[in-house]
Amino acid sequence: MSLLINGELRPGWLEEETEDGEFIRQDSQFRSWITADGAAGPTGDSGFTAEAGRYHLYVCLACPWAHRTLIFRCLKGLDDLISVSVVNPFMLEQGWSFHAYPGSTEDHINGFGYLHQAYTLAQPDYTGIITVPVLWDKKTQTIVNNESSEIIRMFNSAFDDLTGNQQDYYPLALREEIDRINARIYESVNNGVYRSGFATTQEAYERAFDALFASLDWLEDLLAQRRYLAGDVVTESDWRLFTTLVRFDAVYFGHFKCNQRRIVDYPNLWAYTRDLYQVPGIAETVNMQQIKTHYYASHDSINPTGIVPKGPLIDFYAPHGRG
Ligand SMILES: N[C@@H](CCC(=O)N[C@@H](CS)C(=O)NCC(=O)O)C(=O)O
Repeated sequence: MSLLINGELRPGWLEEETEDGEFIRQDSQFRSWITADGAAGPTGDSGFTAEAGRYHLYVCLACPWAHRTLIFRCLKGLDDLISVSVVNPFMLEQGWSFHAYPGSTEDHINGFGYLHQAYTLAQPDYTGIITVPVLWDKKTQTIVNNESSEIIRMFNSAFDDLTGNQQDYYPLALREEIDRINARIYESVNNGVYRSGFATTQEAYERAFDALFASLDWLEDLLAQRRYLAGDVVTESDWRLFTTLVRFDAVYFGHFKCNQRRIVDYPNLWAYTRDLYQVPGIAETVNMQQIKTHYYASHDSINPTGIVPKGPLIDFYAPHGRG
């Protein structure tokens, strides 16, 4: 594990915790937006015009946040416009690396051995953790944005004129509902599994655990009434939830001690997970081997032996019956 302090690599974790052992996620620091005309987005600088071949994504296939961006790249037909490099799933002394590993790649753009080199090229005095995903601008040699929730919003609309893909996962009429659902899911599910797994006191763990399973019960009921979270159409909220659900039984249930129930024990949530998994192109974004290896082999405070479990067997291709 490592982080950068004024551009210098240091060992250790910068993940903070409260006095009673609760895990706190750091805010992402690069917050500019790619837009159709290069105008500034809600935050950051202007000048990042949507162009074919200009931008590059650095991802880890194990990371649920990076996974969102790969899903949107696929759904919005951006594969030929935005290139990708995949880090090695082991997050060790110098953080994310491009060491060879099945399903990972070299850094095709900058030839870096480690992702921290992208951070210090973008900002030589960067202080913070080195996270994926990173959206890189080849033209100005900088990081546009390293916040997945914003990268998927850009991918949702900024390139529409170039691709002709007008599919909208954040439609105006549903934004309030999507924002409301996202807020609860982020807090108690997407980040909730980490709050459970990285808690350092019993109380903090139980608080995260209880909130997580209360939300999964709420989602189970919601999905009895609706095919998707916001109604009849797939939206951003579904994809944000999906990347946690697809990892749940293989990783969060055991490694993060989220073990009240598995996703396969919830009839609606489980069928819904399969429904999304079976959307064309999505299965190819899920690499279960890298997912398990990353978590079980990178968090030595939780799993000191680094042994990666062989199971469970999960059939994401079973018919979902939600049509
Ligand atoms: N807010 C960020 C979070 C990204 C994040 O935490 N990624 C993890 C991998 S799952 C990471 O790179 N962690 C590096 C570290 O903790 O040092 C986002 O959603 O883009």
